[in-house]
Amino acid sequence: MSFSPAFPRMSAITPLPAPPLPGTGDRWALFLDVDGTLLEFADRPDDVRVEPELYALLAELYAHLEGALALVSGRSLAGLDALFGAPPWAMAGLHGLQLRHADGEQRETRISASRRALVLHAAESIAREHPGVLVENKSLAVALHCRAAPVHYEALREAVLALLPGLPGYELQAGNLVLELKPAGMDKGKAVTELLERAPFAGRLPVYLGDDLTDEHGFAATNLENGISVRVGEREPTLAQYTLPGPSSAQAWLQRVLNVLKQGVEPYAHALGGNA
Ligand SMILES: O=P(O)(O)OC[C@H]1O[C@H](O[C@H]2O[C@H](CO)[C@@H](O)[C@H](O)[C@H]2O)[C@H](O)[C@@H](O)[C@@H]1O
Repeated sequence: MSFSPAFPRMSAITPLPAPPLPGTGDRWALFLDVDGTLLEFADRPDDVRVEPELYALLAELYAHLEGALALVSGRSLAGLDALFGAPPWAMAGLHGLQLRHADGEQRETRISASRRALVLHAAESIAREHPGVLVENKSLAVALHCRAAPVHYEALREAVLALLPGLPGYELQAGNLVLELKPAGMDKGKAVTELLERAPFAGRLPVYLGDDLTDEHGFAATNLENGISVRVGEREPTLAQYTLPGPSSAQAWLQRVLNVLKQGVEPYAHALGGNA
C-alpha cells in the first residue's frame, strides 16, 4: 500500500523540537523525573547511582531557581533520600502518594498494614509464576520488574489485571519494563499541581522532564498551566511538546539552563547539604 505525501500515514508522528532555554525574566519551576530521565536505566533498581556532578548540577539549579526544583518519581521518598543523600529540594515519591514540600512538610497516603501485606503477597505469587521477575516492595506500592525477563511483560500485565478486582482501591501503573500495584487516585500530575499551589513554586512556569507513561500525567498538568513539557527518549504517543534523546542530553540541557540562569539571577542563599 502506498501513501500520498499529502496524506501521511496516521501512524506517522511529528518529530518534537528540543525544549527552549529560559528567556529574560522567565521564572521557571523544574519538575524532574528520575529513572530514564536524570539517570540511565540499570538492570536492577538498586544498581543506579547519582554522580556528584549530577547532584552539584541539581543543587545549583535549586539555588538559582530560589528552591523551585522538585523530583517527581515512582521511587519512595526513603529511596530518593538514599539515592540523592537527603537533598533539600521538594520531592514527590511513589507517583505522588508521598509528597515532601519545599519547607519539609510531608504527607503520605495511608493504607493499612494488612492491605499492604495482601498486595505484596499477590505480587509475590505472580512473580513466582514468572522466573526472572523481580519484586520491589515499596511499602505503599509494589513493583514487578521484568528487565531481566522482558518476555514476561505481557503475561505479567494480564496476571496483574486479573488480580486487581481482588485488591480494591489499588490500580495498575505500567512503566518501563515494570508493572506497579499502587493505591488508586494519585498521580504525578496531581503532585505537580499540589506543589504549584505553594512557595516557592506558586506563580512560576512549570517545566517538566520525564520519560515514562507515568510522566504523561505530569505533562498534562504542565500543559494545563501553559508550561513546558519535555519527553526524554522516544516513547510514543506523548502529550509532551518537546523532546530530548536521553538522560545524558537531559543533563546537558539542564546545564545550559543553569548557565542562562547564572547570567542574570543572584544565587539563593541556602544550605546545600547532601550527596555533593
Ligand atoms: O518515576 P521514576 O523516577 O522514573 O521511577 C520509575 C521506576 O524507576 C525504577 O525502576 C526503573 O529503573 C530501574 C533502575 O534503572 C530499572 O531496573 C527498572 O527496570 C525501571 O522500571 C524504580 O525501581 C521503580 O520503583 C520506579 O517506579
